[in-house]
Formats: sequence, C-alpha cells, structure tokens
Amino acid sequence: MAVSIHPSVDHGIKPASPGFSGGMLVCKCKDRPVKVQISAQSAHNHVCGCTKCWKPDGATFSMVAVVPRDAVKVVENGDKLKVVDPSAAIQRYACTGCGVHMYGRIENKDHPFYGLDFIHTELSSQDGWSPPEFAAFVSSIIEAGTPPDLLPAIRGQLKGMGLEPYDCLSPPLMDAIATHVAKAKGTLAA
Ligand SMILES: N[C@@H](CCC(=O)N[C@@H](CS)C(=O)NCC(=O)O)C(=O)O
Ligand SMILES: [Zn+2]
Ligand SMILES: [Zn+2]
Repeated sequence: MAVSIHPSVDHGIKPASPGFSGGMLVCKCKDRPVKVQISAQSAHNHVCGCTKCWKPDGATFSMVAVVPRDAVKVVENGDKLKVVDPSAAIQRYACTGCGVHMYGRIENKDHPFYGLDFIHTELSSQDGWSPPEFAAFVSSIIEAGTPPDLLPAIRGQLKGMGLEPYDCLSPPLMDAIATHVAKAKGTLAA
C-alpha cells in the first residue's frame, strides 16, 4: 500500500507560476498565528525524509525549499518562535503554540548554504511556488519509524512521481557543497 509522501505531492505536483515572487507563511495556531512574509520565489524545493525537518501529520516526508535570508521577514507574533535545536547547523524556528517550523536559518558564515533560509511553502495559501524536484534523505525515514522493508516500494513510489530518491541531497547540491569545501581547503581544480 502506498504511504503518504506529503499532502502537497500525494495528489499531483502543482507547477510554479511564472513571475511568482513569494507569499505569506502562516502557522497552524487559531489564536495569534505566526506570520512570515517571503518576498522571493523558492528554490531547490524537495521532500526530505530526515527526522529534523518538520512534517505535517501523517506525512512520511517534509517538503522544504530555500529562499535568500533577506527575503524572510517575521511580520506577526514572532514572540511565539523558538529555535528547536540550537546546536543544529540549521536553526529551525518553530511556533511554540502549534509546533510548526516557520523557517530555518544558518548562522555559520562558512556553511555552504549560508545566506539561504529553509521554508515550507505549504504554509502559504498562495499557489505558484517552485515544486519539489527530488527526494532527499530517504533512508532517514527509517529513523522516524517507517519499517525498513517498505523502503524499496517507497523509492519506487517517489520515482513514479518524478521525485528521484537520494539518501543525502541531490547530486548537483552535493557537488555544490563539495565545491565550497574544496575552495575552503584550497583543493579546487583550476
Ligand atoms: N539521518 C539524520 C539526517 C539529518 C540531516 O543530516 N538532515 C539534513 C537535511 S535537512 C541536514 O542538512 N541537516 C542539518 C541540520 O539539521 O541542521 C536524521 O534523520 O536525523
Ligand atoms: Zn502556531
Ligand atoms: Zn531534512
């Protein structure tokens, strides 16, 4: 039986709208919801199976994308936000009322993804965000409680949806990380 990958992809993946330039992320609190204004189209959207990324109820994967950090502005009820794990590379700001992660920020200037914030575009009622392109950290769903013997079928399900499964990030993103590291070490090919 097919699992729910994520509610935003289970019934088809919506395409990006040309010229789309952002929207409002809203948490799930009825009272005083946290609102975060995003003033850019998302990039590198993907589903992530890791245990750290926020997943809606019933979903096996999170859906997560990046935007430039200066395109992220907390506009309402930011007093409800708290960093989930201050020791993580990505500081995930979660609503203390409903538990939803509103954005994730990297403060380490040497990190390959410094300057990009992580967001869950499903928290916005606007259509037109860039769609997920691949599935990351697929094997990590086992750590979150998925039976290991379901993995071959889940990888097949992801492929059938056009979300190529990887057990880390996609090859272009892994190459970008390695290029950053090689530059820092002085080993990048000329
Ligand atoms: N197997 C681990 C993988 C965690 C992991 O490395 N997640 C990736 C993808 S979001 C990452 O970049 N994490 C950095 C961080 O959480 O700060 C888990 O599921 O907890
Ligand atoms: Zn909330
Ligand atoms: Zn993740």
